[in-house]
Amino acid sequence: MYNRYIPPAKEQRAAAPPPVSAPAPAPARAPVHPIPNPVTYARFVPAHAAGDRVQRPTAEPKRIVFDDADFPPIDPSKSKRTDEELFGKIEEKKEKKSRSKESKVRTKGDGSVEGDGKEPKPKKRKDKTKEDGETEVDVKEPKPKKRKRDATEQAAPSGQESANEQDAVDEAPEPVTAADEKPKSKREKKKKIKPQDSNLDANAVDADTDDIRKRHKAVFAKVEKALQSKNQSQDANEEDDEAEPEVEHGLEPLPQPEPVVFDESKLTYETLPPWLASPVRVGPDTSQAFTELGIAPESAKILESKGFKDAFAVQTAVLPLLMPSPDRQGDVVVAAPTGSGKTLSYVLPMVHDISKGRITRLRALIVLPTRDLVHQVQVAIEACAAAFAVNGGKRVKIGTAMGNKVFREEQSAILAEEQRYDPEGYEKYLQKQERFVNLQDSDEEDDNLDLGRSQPLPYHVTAHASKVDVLICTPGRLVEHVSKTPGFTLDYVRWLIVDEADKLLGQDFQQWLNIVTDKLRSGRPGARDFPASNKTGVRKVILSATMTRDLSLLNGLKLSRPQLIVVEGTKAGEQSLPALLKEFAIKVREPSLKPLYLVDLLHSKYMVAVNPDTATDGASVELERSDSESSSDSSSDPDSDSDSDSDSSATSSSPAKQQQRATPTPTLPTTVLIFTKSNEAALRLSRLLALLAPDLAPLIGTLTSSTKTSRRARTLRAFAQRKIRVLVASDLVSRGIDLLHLEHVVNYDLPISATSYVHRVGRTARAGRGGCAWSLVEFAEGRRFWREFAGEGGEGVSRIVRAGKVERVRLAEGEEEFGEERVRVYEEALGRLQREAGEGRR
Ligand SMILES: Nc1ncnc2c1ncn2[C@@H]1O[C@H](COP(=O)(O)OP(=O)(O)OP(=O)(O)O)[C@@H](O)[C@H]1O
Repeated sequence: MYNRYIPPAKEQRAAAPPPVSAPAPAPARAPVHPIPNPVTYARFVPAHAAGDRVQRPTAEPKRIVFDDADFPPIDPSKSKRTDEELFGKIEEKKEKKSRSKESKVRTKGDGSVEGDGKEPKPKKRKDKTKEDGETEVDVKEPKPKKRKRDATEQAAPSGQESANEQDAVDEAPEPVTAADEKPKSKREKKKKIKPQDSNLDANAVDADTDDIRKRHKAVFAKVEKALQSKNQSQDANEEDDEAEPEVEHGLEPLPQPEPVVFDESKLTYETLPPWLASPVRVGPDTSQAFTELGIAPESAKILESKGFKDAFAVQTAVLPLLMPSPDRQGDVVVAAPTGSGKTLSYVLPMVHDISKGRITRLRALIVLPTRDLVHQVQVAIEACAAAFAVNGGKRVKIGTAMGNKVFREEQSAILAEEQRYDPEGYEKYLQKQERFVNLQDSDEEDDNLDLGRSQPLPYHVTAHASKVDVLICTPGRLVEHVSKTPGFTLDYVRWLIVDEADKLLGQDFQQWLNIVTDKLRSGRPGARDFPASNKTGVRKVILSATMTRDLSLLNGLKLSRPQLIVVEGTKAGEQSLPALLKEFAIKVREPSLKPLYLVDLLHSKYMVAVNPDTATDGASVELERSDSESSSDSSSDPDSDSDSDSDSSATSSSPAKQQQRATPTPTLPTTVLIFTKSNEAALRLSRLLALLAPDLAPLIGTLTSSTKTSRRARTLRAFAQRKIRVLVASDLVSRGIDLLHLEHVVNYDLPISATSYVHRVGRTARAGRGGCAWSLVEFAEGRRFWREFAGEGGEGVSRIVRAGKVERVRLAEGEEEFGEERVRVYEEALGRLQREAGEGRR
């Protein structure tokens, strides 16, 4: 095996003189330990660096190194290459001969026997090698050889000629380029030369030499030529070496991709459709006379008499969009704070439009989430209906569908049946009737089989006619009428109002929206024409104080060219509180005594009238029970809630009743709405309050979703009359309810969300009046309250927009010390509550 080739240092190569100065000795260097084609290392030369000068191979495979024994002896006579290899040996012989002659001359001089040519060859070669350091460098250095090849390639023209020339160049410097074949020549040489050394005479050798010289003269010439090329190549490579750092390393900057420019601008609502992203904004203090907004003076006068003198901000923005106009008209979405007057903003244009018609047909649907709101809106529309029933205007008829009556009653209230002579229609009716009987005997069903509510007279048909122009309803009951009430049609409806929309869209309510919007899409031609304008179709008005920006919810409404109206201060996506609302937080250090904190608040200096008109309302209230709170009433009402309980419990024999009688006239110069987390909590707290604060007991009422509707209405009426001044409620009334002159809202239990907080505290500070909101905050709730509701503890935590800040309030110094006596009374009251609950269950 051969030694691994180690290339010399660059400086050494540079220092080495060009081998062209000693062309002849090169073959003689063959005995030097031969180096087969060494492992060559790929040098990366970028294409552009190589240019048109040198086409370098970018990589060469590692050569396989063979052992001498791997090669069979080659017959020189059959191989041109062998002859050529022999050329080196012959040249060596020639040289030896000439030296021999010199030696003979020298022998003659110094008496040495060297001139016989019998001196061992290795020694002679060794001496030669030592003498010729130049050659040694040449042999060991592979790079020049490589470069010679490169230079040759460069010099070669092209095609076959070039290839031939390349062959010649490769073969010529045999000791280097044909190193792998060298061992064969060596053996042959030994074979041939040995007899020469021993047997052949000088003449025979000369004859051979001349013969071979002739044959290889051309080859020798090529060797010279190749060595010259090698010299040139080396020069060229030296130039390359100088340029090496630039060219060979290929470290010039690679083409880089364009740097990514990150968008650091803040996210906006531009992903929303333009109508949502760019709402129509209106200042909260904007006000305008109704007459300027298209309301007839006569109507405006009546409105004024009912307390509506000028239009509120939201009304000034919405009315022009909804009143009859030849301009572009589309659907309207309204986001305005609680108590800002959203109801009137749609009621006025709607009633104005319907009053222009003659025939009573179902023209408007108003969908609301609770019965209390249905009732409240009914009252508002009644007031406006009167205002537009002037100058020959139609008095708009209003109906409700909220499930507070049996279904048939509700059907009769909204739809009239009349007999019309129609023999053909009667025949069809009989066929239907027959099919109906057949269906009852089979498993078949036919939902379209509508026989009507009553049997028609012979040769007559039952026709249905709407009794109302406007139907105010809860979604579930509306769906029932659409699917089950014969003759109930939405074909003539041209107003769809969805109030408290985020609530209604967020819940399924029997898929009401899909069912209703489907029905509103079809209709008879001309049935939805607006009499006072050239428009046709359904106007949709969607409202909430906490309007959703959730497109997936809004899409269900199938709005047409909508516009969003925002009362300024209500930033997009945020919930705004009334400007005159003041908020307070009271820390509850001992949650188990929380009812005592409430009692202290109700008795505190803070429970005063907020608005001037209520301040004159007398500081004391007569100890008078409202009709709604009579015990007889509650006993007859199985669904009655505990406000009656609290009152009925004050029987003549009970100590509470005795205490109540002994208590001086209660003083509560204001009204309070207390929110609890559930119906049950409201009932319990109401009763507990009555026990802990007997002076307030006659003023306490309860409002829960389990309370019978009629009873709820009575309680609200009593509250409006200030007969009840403390109303304990669950979240039932947190939305939309307009409690006249309510001044204080107390969050006894914190609401479940910021939206719920906005609706709860929005029961006060309505319609430009002042109001206060109080929150009892337990230690464990502190973090959530201040972040989620009060908006403290970091920017963007709360989405609630408010004029001021939530203030921390201490009810009294040492408030946490309620005293043993008070705690004992409290525990007694709890015990009593438990007993009453047990009795109630039995
Ligand atoms: N132009 C007006 N002039 C005087 N009072 C008005 C006017 N418009 C509305 N109001 C009164 O303002 C109060 C609040 O109105 P409304 O109930 O419509 O508020 P809202 O915006 O619907 O509130 P919520 O979001 O809580 O339902 C009502 O008592 C209503 O009678």
